Amino acid sequence: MTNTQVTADPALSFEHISQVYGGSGGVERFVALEDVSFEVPEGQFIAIVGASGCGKTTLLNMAAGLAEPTNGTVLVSNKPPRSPNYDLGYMFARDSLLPWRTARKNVALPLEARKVSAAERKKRADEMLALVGLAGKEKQFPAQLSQGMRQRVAIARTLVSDPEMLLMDEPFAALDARTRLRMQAEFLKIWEKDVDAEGRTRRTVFLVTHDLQEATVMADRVIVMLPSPGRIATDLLVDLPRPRAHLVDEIIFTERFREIQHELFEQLEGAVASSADAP
Ligand SMILES: Nc1ncnc2c1ncn2[C@@H]1O[C@H](COP(=O)(O)OP(=O)(O)OP(=O)(O)O)[C@@H](O)[C@H]1O
Repeated sequence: MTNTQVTADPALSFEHISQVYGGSGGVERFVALEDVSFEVPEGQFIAIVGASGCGKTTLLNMAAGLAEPTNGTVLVSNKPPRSPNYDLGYMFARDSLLPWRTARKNVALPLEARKVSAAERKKRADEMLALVGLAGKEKQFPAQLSQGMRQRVAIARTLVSDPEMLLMDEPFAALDARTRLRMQAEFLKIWEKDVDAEGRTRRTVFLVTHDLQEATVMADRVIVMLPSPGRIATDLLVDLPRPRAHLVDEIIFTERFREIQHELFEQLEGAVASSADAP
C-alpha cells in the first residue's frame, strides 16, 4: 500500500528538500528537514502527520511561498512557489476571522484582494455561507456565532475564491471531538462534490495534522514524518470508499479503518521511540 505514484504533472512537488537552521555565529546547527521528496497529483487529498517539530508546517509554508528550503526544489503546479498566490486557499487552527467584520464580510475578504466588485462579493459570499449551512447568519459577527459556525465561516472564506489548492494546518484542532468530526464530514461533502468531467476531485488538499483519525477519515493518502531530522517514515494510500462524507460516522468503526490507524500509529510510535533513544 506504499504510495509510489508519480504523475507527469503533479500539483505539488517536493524534491530532495532539506532545511537547516543555525550552524554559524555560535548558533547550533539544526536539521529541520532532511531529503524529503514526494509529489501530490492534482485533486489528491494528502495529509501529513507526525510528532511536534518534524517539519510539517515548514513544508506547508514552502508550498505557500513563505519559506525557502536550504536545498532542494519545491514546485506548485510546476512553478516555483510565490506569495501571495491567489490560486491557494488557507485554513488554520484558529478560525482567524476578523471580529469587527460580519460573517459575510469575513468570507468576502479574499475577493477584496482580487478586486472583485462589491455586488459580486456579496453574492458569492452569501452563496458560500449557504453552502456551509449558514444562510441567515450573513450579518452576524464572529462573537455571535458558535465555534463550529465560525469554523464554517472560515471554510466558506477559504473556498470563496475557488482556489486550485488548499493548504490546511490543523484546521479543526480548536474544536471539540464531536464538532471536529462533523466539520470534517461537512468539509468532505463540499470537497468531494467538486469534481471534473471524469468525476475526479478537482481541488488538491495539503493537510497538516497531529490527529491520525482526522488524517485517515479525510485523506486519500497519509505521509507520516519522523522528527530530528524531519523525514518521511511512510507514505500510505487510504483505501477507504469515496465519497465518504456521509459515511464518516460509520467508517471510523470499520475493520479497515482500524487497520490503517494501527499501521500509522506504529510508524508514529516508532518515531517517538527512535527519537527517545537518540543521544
Ligand atoms: N526560524 C527557525 N529557526 C530555527 N528553528 C526553526 C525555525 N523555524 C522552525 N524551526 C524548527 O524546525 C522544526 C520544524 O518546525 P515545524 O513548525 O515545521 O514543525 P511541525 O512538525 O509543524 O511542528 P508542530 O506540529 O509542533 O507545529 C522545529 O523543531 C522548529 O523548532
